[in-house]
Amino acid sequence: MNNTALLSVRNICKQFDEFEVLHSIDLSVKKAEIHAIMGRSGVGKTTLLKILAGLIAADSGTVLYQNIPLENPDEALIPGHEELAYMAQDFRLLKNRSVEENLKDALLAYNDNFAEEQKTLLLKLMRLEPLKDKRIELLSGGEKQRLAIARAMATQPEVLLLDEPFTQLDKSTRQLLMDALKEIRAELATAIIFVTHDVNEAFYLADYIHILEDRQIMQTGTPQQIYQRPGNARVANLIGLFNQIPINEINENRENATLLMETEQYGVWPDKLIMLTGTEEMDYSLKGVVKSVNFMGAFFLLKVETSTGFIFHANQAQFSGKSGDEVAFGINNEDLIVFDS
Ligand SMILES: Nc1ncnc2c1ncn2[C@@H]1O[C@H](COP(=O)(O)OP(=O)(O)OP(=O)(O)O)[C@@H](O)[C@H]1O
Repeated sequence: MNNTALLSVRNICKQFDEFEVLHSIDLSVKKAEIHAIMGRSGVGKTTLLKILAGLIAADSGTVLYQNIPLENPDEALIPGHEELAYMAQDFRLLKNRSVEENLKDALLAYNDNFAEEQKTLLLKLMRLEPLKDKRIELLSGGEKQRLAIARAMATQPEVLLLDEPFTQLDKSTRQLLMDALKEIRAELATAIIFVTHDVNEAFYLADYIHILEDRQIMQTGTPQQIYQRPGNARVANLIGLFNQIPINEINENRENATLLMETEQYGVWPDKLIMLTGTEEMDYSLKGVVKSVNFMGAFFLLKVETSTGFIFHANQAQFSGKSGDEVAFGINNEDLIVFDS
């Protein structure tokens, strides 16, 4: 089972009115894997998640659960699939009821013993025990979010599909929820697919990230793969503060530096620019003038003007320079990111 796809879509296309939102999407998730679907607002993330959940129909293509095509939601009595739980952005909780009652409601179809066990487990996993008698109206946004996930998990789905599960949460609640989801995966081997536009959430939680851009999955990879080798500048700009550097800004210093070519584009992450203090020779180098020095907590972020634009440098040391300073940076061969033009 472990090597076969639990849930997958093949060649999915979807348009609303005359506007095509998704074009030829393939995606595949195995048991106990966590996948993030990342992309800009309005790019089609929710639409794809709903198609995966069997809640809306694609115009063409197939959704497969354990290699069996899912029933078309337009024809099914109840759209969806019992092994797939979907949590919408608006949570859908029962008003005027307590946390515990909301969980019991999600377990109505099950026998008392199973329902009781599940309720106890989920209250614990989602840190809801102290709140179990509290009415929904009195819960904070983060508490409601945890309860919504607990309700989605109530029936022990094989796949949990979460649409923006961490929006409006403060950092510590977000952390708690992300860790709770990791615990759910570890304890119950649930596969999780979540939608986000936040790279930190995707990096922290996901085994694989799918970048949705311009109607297609532009890149799929582990967080490290996507960071170290973004497929193109659009992906790089989506996941962070990326420096695109024109070829004529970069000096090749060493014999082993790969030859730069006009047919390629180059870039580097701010933390991979090494500030040169003397005459050290590195594979590549570039120069500029500091425009601003910004304290970011764990590092200083320098905005530097080059002859053709601005770049950013993340400096881990106690940077003592100031605006107007002339600076030089080195880049190691393996840190220079290369794209085809
Ligand atoms: N039922 C619908 N009818 C018409 N257009 C729709 C419908 N649902 C979504 N759209 C459009 O499809 C596009 C993709 O919407 P979707 O909600 O999937 O994007 P998203 O990436 O999840 O956005 P966000 O991050 O803002 O939630 C948008 O332009 C949206 O307006």
